[in-house]
Amino acid sequence: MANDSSFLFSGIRFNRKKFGADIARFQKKDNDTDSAKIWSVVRDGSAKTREAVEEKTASTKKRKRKGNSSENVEGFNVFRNSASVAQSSGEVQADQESIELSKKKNKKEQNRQFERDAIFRKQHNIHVSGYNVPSPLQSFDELKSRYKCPSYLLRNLKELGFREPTPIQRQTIPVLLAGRECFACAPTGSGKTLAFVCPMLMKLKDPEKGGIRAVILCHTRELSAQIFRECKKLAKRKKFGIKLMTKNLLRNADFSKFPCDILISTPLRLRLAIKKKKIDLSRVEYLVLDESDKLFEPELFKQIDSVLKACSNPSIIRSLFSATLPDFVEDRARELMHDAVRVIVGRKNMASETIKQKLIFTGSEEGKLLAIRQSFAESLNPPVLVFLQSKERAKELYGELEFDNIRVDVIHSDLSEQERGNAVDNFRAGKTWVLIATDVVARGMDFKGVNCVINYDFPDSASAYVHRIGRSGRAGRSGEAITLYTEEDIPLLRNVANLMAASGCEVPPWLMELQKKKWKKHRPKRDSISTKPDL
Ligand SMILES: Nc1ncnc2c1ncn2[C@@H]1O[C@H](COP(=O)(O)OP(=O)(O)OP(=O)(O)O)[C@@H](O)[C@H]1O
Repeated sequence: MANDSSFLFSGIRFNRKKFGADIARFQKKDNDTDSAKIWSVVRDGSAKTREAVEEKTASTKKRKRKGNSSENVEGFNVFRNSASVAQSSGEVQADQESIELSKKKNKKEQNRQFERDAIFRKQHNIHVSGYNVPSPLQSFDELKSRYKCPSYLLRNLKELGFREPTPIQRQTIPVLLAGRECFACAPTGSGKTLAFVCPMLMKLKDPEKGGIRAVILCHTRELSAQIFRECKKLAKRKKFGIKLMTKNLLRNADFSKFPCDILISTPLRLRLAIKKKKIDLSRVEYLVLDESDKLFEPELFKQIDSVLKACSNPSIIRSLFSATLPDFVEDRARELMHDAVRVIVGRKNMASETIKQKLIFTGSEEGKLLAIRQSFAESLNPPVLVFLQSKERAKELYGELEFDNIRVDVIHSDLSEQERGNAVDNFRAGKTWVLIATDVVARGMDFKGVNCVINYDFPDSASAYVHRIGRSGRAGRSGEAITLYTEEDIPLLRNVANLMAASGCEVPPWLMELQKKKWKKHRPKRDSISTKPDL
C-alpha cells in the first residue's frame, strides 16, 4: 500500500522527513479495514464518491501525463482520506438519509402549496391545465418578493391605479415569468394586455441594442396602437425601444439601425417587412398573439405563419390571449407550443358578467331606426358604441343620425388611417358621444366607460357578440348591451339567449325553447337604412 499510487491519494505532497514518526505510526494502519472501507465505499457505488473518484482519476492521469513529481503519501492520507472517506461514507449515508428526509418534507410542503393554489384558483375562478403550473400571484407586491420586479414597474403599476392583479394576471404572469408558453382565455375587459406586457418587461430586464426581442401581434391597427400606448405607460422611466409598426415605419425604417426591444404590429405589416427582408426576428424571445382566435382565422393565418417561421429563436416563449378560444385554436396552439399551460378564467367564450344584455325585436329595418332614435331620446347615456355588419350600412346610419343633434361619428375600413385614428381619439376624449362602427373596433379596443353597446345589426358569430358587447362593462365596471333583431335573425336568437343566460342575464323562457342553430357567418341582405329618396 505504501507505494500504491492509488488515484485517491495522488498528487498530495508530504514532507516525509518532518513527519516520519507520524508515518510510521500510521503505516501499520494501512492494512486494516480503512482501505477496505475505501474500496467498499467506492464499490458501493455512491454516485457522489464515484464521481469524485473518477474526477480524481482524470486529474491524476492529467498530472501524471505532465510528469508531476509529487510523491503519494499513503499513511497520512489514508488516515485523513480514510477518515475523510469513512467520513464521506458516513456523510453519504447521512446525505442519503437527509436527502430522503428533505424529499419527504418537500413533498409534504409541495402538496400543501398545491392545495393552497387550488383553493385560491377556485376563489378567483381560474382554471389551469398543464405540467407543474406555477402558483398564482397573491398580489402585485409578490412580483417584488417572488420575482424581484424592478421598482420602476411597481411604481408604474401603482401610478396607473392597478391595486390588485386581475384573475388572468394572477395566473399568466407567473406562468410567463417561469418561461412557459401559454394560451389564455378570460372575459373581455379583464386585463389581458397587462397580463402579457408586465412579464415581458420583467424578462427583458433592460434595453438592448441587439435586435428585436419581443413581438406583439394583433389584428387591427387601432388595437396595435392601443397596446403600444399601454406598453409605453408600463415601461415609463425605462428606455426600452418600443415601436409600433406604422405604414411609415414599414416603408422607411431600417430596423438594423435603431434600437427596438418590443415591436407591436398587425400580421400584414410584419409579414411585408419580413418579405422585404427589412427585419430580423431571429432573436425574438417573446411572441404574443393577442385576440389570437381572430389571428388564426383563415384570412389572417397565412400572415401569422410567416411571422412564426421568422421567429426562429429555439427558446422563444409564445403566448395566445383572447376572450374567446374556439377548440380549433386550442388544437393549433397545442401543435405550435411546447409544454404549454392553458389558463381559463370563468368559462371559455363567455360574455362578461358585468354587462346587462337585452334583445329587442324591431320587426323591420325602419323599426330599427325608430328604436334607436327612441332609445337615444329616452335615455342616451354616452359614450355609446353602435355596431353594424358592413361599412355601407355604417355610413347609411351615420347619414341618418348626423343631424339628430347628438355628437355622432363613424369608423370603418374605408377611412384613412388618420381619419380612423381621429374617430377613436374623439370617442376616447368624449367629443363623440355615439360612435357608429363596423367590427373593426369590435375586439380589444379599450374605450374607458362605454355605457352601452348597441348591436344595430345582429352579430355574425358568437365570438363577435361576446367581443362587441365587451366594449362595455370593462375593468369590473357595469355595462349594457342591446341587440336589435328582425325576422332574418330569429333562427339565431337562441344562440344569443344561451350566451346571455351563461353570463347571468335574465332570459325569457320562450327564448330558451327556440331551436339552436349552428352559427355560420350571419350577414343577411338587409333593406337599406337610408330614408333619403334616391336622387
Ligand atoms: N389589475 C388591474 N386593476 C384595475 N384595472 C386594470 C387592471 N389591469 C388592467 N386594467 C384595466 O382594465 C381595462 C381592460 O384591460 P384590457 O384592455 O387589457 O382588457 P382585455 O382583457 O384585453 O379586454 P379585451 O378582451 O376586450 O381585449 C383597461 O382599462 C386596463 O387599464
